[in-house]
Amino acid sequence: MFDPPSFSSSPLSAFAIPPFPVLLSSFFFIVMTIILTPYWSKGVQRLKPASPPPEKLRHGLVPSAFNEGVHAERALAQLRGKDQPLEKYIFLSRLKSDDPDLFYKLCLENMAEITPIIYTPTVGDACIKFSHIYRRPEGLWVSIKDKGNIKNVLNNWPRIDEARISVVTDGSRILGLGDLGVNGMGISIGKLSLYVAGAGILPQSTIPICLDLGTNNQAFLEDPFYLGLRQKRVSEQEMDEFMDEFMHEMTQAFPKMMIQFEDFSTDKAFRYLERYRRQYPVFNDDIQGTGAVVLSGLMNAAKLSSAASGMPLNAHRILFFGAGSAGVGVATQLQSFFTLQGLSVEEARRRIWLIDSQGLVYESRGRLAEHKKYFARNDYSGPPMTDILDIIDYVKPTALLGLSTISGAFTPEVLQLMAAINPRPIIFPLSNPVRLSECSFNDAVVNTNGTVLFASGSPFPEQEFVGRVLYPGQGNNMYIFPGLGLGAILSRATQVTDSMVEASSLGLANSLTEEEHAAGLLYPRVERIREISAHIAVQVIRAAQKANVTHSPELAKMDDSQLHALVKRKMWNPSF
Ligand SMILES: NC(=O)C1=CN([C@@H]2O[C@H](COP(=O)(O)OP(=O)(O)OC[C@H]3O[C@@H](n4cnc5c(N)ncnc54)[C@H](OP(=O)(O)O)[C@@H]3O)[C@@H](O)[C@H]2O)C=CC1
Ligand SMILES: CC(=O)C(=O)O
Ligand SMILES: [Mg+2]
Repeated sequence: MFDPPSFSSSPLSAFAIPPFPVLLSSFFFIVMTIILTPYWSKGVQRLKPASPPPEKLRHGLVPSAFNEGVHAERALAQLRGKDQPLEKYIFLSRLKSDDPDLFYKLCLENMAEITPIIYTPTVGDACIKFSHIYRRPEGLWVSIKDKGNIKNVLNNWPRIDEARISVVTDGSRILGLGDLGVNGMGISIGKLSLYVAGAGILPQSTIPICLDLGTNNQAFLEDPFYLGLRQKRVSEQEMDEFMDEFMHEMTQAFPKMMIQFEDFSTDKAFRYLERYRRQYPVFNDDIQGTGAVVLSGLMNAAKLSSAASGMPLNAHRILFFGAGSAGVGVATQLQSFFTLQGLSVEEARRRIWLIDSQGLVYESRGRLAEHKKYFARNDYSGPPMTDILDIIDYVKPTALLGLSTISGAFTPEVLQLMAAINPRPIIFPLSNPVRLSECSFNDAVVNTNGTVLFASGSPFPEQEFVGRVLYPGQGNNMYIFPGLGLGAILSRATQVTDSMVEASSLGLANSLTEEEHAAGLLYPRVERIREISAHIAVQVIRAAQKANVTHSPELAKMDDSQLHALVKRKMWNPSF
């Protein structure tokens, strides 16, 4: 060991003239102190002592010419070098676990390119193959075998105090792909990546959850790689008991948690939303998030169509092709909005027609599933009307919405008929993923002579038509849930009320810029998702305050601009 160097050991050394290097450094120190004192006193960030470099940048642990900016470009080049969307998905999934900052930086800077990989359509393929491409654990798995012991499973989550948002699926209806059992975990993961990228939710405060209650997917039950229980889905009663315990334990383990139900098959989607929505902060994305996003797109489409027809939104006639959780969820949201626009509840209900797999839904048709009864027509009692062309001819809809999972259902004849009865037909093929879309953007443009007002669930490329570029909208609940969730957790909402969902929809509708309006867009550009989410979150917080379901008195004292600034400050940003 060695002693620290000393200039002199003499007791008089303090008074001796120091050597030249010491004089020079003292002079330098005094000059720098005089120059920098005002900055220090103002606490200027860049003059604070630097924090130690992150582990990944410590000297010797990275190559000498390593540079973060170039590395981000390198990662993007690696991504683009992959041919298959699923390979890109696997690459990004790996990147997210190795280097979340870089993953989210790439997402934020390339939203339009990366969203279709981590979300629809590619996430659909990833879910189908989830048990085959599985690499490492991500998220929380709770199975029917854990019944009676769910508390202990939840308590195994490593960052229990930080948990704020969870997306929970039972895998029983993933996108339009049917029962995918525990492979549905991919959808919880994908939605939460969008929460982080789109609304700046802290990555470590998100928990993807997949409930394993069996699967009725026979091919999966026979697949040796399948990651779930080898049994058929449990009975309704057994699932209800499981869900009651799960929801109770979730709020015990994670008291600040907001829960998003995702891709439960339709009967369960309605049942569990109704069962828990007044007890816990929970919403169903397929029913409510979809309702909100479609209402928003329709409001903007109605403005554009009224330039040609002069028709207000509440005079529109909306025909739904598909009467499941999404179709009925959207119908409910539209009906509620029509009443705000001055229609009576009955008048609003009569603006809506549903088609299911048996054709037009009407009361005297026979036994109807519970969720279809409210919108069943009582003004038709003839023989079943099963042909979509006949139904369009009968209803004369101004808007045709597809939430059916039936690829290509909006044939050229359907599109041409819609164009024949409307100067600007509103056509939204909303089924996911893209291969289940009721029609493509190109078909819609060509068969309506470019007059269509279009939004689809999964993205389509823009089209050139007679020298103009036409842009498809993406009517996907991904525009809603990040901002809705952010607003709910910041306000510490005890419930997600209808008014909060509606506020998210109106917030989205009025967030288009002049440029976006001028380009004929129905939804804002996805690159602005953070801005949109902040705007939506403010509206959601205000609605939660009005509904008296918040635990955040300090937010109530802020004006809108202070609240908006706070929401933006709370957003996490990758530190790459
Ligand atoms: N864009 C977005 O943001 C969202 C899109 N979706 C998409 O919507 C689709 C439907 O979801 P969801 O409502 O939960 O699913 P469901 O399975 O509950 O609903 C499908 C509906 O389509 C009907 N249908 C099936 N086949 C036909 C047919 N040949 N002709 C007419 N109708 C038919 C069904 O009829 P029946 O009732 O008789 O079985 C049912 O009413 C999915 O593809 C999903 O990805 C969902 C949520 C959000
Ligand atoms: C987008 C979505 O939630 C769905 O297709 O189910
Ligand atoms: Mg969904």
